[in-house]
Amino acid sequence: MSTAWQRIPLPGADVAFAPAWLPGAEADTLYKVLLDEIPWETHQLRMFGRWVDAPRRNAWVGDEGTSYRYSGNTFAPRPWTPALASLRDRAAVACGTRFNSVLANLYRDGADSMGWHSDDEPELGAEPVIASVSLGAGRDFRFRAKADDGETVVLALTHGSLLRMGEGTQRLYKHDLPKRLRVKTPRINLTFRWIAPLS
Ligand SMILES: O=C(O)CCC(=O)C(=O)O
Ligand SMILES: [Fe+2]
Repeated sequence: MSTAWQRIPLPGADVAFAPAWLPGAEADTLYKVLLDEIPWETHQLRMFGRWVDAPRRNAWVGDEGTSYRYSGNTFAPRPWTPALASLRDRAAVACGTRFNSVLANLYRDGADSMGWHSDDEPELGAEPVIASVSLGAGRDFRFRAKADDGETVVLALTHGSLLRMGEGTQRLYKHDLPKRLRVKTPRINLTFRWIAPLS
């Protein structure tokens, strides 16, 4: 495991990338285990007043009480699997924080995607630290400032990599995962989060 961080130059945001975070053989095994072990489902999104299938598969996993509201839905958490719990703890150490939930994303091929958004729901708190682990096919991930139509920063998220999105990232920037039709194989992404229990 190599947490050699590269800083991503985004003014006002603390973003760092560790491309070879997981050793290759371990990343290969985790990819297979998680593909099999995570209870993948198709979530529905509210789009222009209609419910549509999200262009990917998902699972919301977390501690009890970490319900997550997202795009017109409320998800109750699925329980931690052994592989996810172990990865959560290692990502927390690497990122210097704690996590109690993870949104797992499965992009079946390059036609699956995620649109522009910030992870800025109230239950994530004002300045969340989010850890994003990538397994499988490499995909481009993009940042764009919310304030203006400034340049888009593209980051290639590789097999076994860890992206740490810290202070300022969600407040100042949006991100997306665009379609890449030349990609023919799946990618798993895990975004570990801390959800404040709402009282
Ligand atoms: O798949 C990715 O790398 C991005 C996922 C993401 O932005 C999210 O789950 O909020
Ligand atoms: Fe996100």
